[in-house]
Amino acid sequence: MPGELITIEWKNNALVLLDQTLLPNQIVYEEFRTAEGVWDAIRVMKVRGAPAIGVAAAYGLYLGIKEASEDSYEQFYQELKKVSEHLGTSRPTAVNLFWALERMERTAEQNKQLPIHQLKNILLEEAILIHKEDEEINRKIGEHALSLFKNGMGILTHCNAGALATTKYGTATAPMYLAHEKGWDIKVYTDETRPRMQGSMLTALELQAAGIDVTVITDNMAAVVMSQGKVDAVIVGTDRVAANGDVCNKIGTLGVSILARNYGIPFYVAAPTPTIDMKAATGDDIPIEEREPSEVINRFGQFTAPETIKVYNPSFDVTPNEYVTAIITEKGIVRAPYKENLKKLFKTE
Ligand SMILES: CSC[C@H]1O[C@H](OP(=O)(O)O)[C@H](O)[C@@H]1O
Repeated sequence: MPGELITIEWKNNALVLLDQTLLPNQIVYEEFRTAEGVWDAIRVMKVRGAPAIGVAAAYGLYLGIKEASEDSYEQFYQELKKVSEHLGTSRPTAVNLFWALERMERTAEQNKQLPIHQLKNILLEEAILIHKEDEEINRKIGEHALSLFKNGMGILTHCNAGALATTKYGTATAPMYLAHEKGWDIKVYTDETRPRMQGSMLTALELQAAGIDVTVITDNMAAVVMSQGKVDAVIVGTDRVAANGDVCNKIGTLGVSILARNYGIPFYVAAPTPTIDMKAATGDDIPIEEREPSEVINRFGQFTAPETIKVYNPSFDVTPNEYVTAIITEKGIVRAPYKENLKKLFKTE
C-alpha cells in the first residue's frame, strides 16, 4: 500500500475523494466541483461510512451554493435549501448526512446579516471545521475504547468503521490503531461483510497497511471463531443510534450481536455523537436503505443467482439496545439504561 490513504481532502477549491469502489485493487482519487457530483459519489459509495458521508455532504453543499445568487439572502437561502434537500436524498440511513446539512443550514441562518459573498466563505469554513472535528472525535473514541481493551486480545469487527469511513483513525478501528501505537499485540478478525464486502475490501486493507494483525473471515465464520475463543470483544461502528440505544449498522451486525451474546462476548458500538439521533425514539424510527439487487447476485460481474431472481438487499439492520454492552462516544462510555444516559450527552447543548 503506497502511502497513507486519504479518504477526503479539500484541495484547490474542490473536494477530492478516494474512490472506495476501486479498493483494494486500485487507488484512484477523484475531484468533485459540483453538488451533483458529490450526490453521486455518496450514492454509489465512492465515499461511504457515516462520518465521511457527513463531511462530504458539507463540502457538497458549499460546492452547490458557491456560485449562487447574491441578490438577496432570501434568494440565496432558498437555493441553499434546495441543494441541501437534494444532497439529503443520496442515502437515507446515516444520520451524519442530515446532521452535517442541518449544521450548514444553521450556519447560514446565524450569519444572515453578512454580505452573501462573506456568508459563502463562512460556509466553507464550517465544512472544513466539520472535517477537522471528525478526526478529534475519532481519536477520543479510541482513547475511551482502549480502556476496555487489553494487550493480546482478539477483536472481531464488521464492515468498515475505519479511517476509510471517516477522516482518520475511524471509530471502531480507532482503539485498534491506538493499541498498535502502544505496541499491544491485538488480533483483529474482520467479517468480509457481504454484499458490499467493506470488511475484506476496506478494513483488511487499512489495518494491514498499518501493520495490525488482521484476518478476513466470511460472515458465516463469525460463530466458529467466537466458539474457538478467538474473540474477546466485538466492536462495530454505527450509522445511527436511536435515543433508546438501539443501534443501526451494516447488515449482519444484528447477527454478530446475537452470536456475541450467546458466547458471553462484550459487544461495543463506537458512536460519534453526531451519529446519535435523539429524534429517533427507537430503532423502528430509523430508515433502512435498500440497494440494488445486483449488489447481491452480480457483485463482481458474474451472476451468482438466476438473473431474474427476487432479491432482498437491506443495507443495514438494527441491533436492540439490550444486546449492546456499551456505546463508546468521544464524550465517554455510555452504558444502559441508554435512554437516560444518552440524553446526558446532550444536556449542556
Ligand atoms: C464509522 S462508519 C459507520 C458505518 O457506515 C458503514 O456503512 P456504508 O459502508 O454502507 O456507508 C457501516 O455501516 C459502518 O459501520
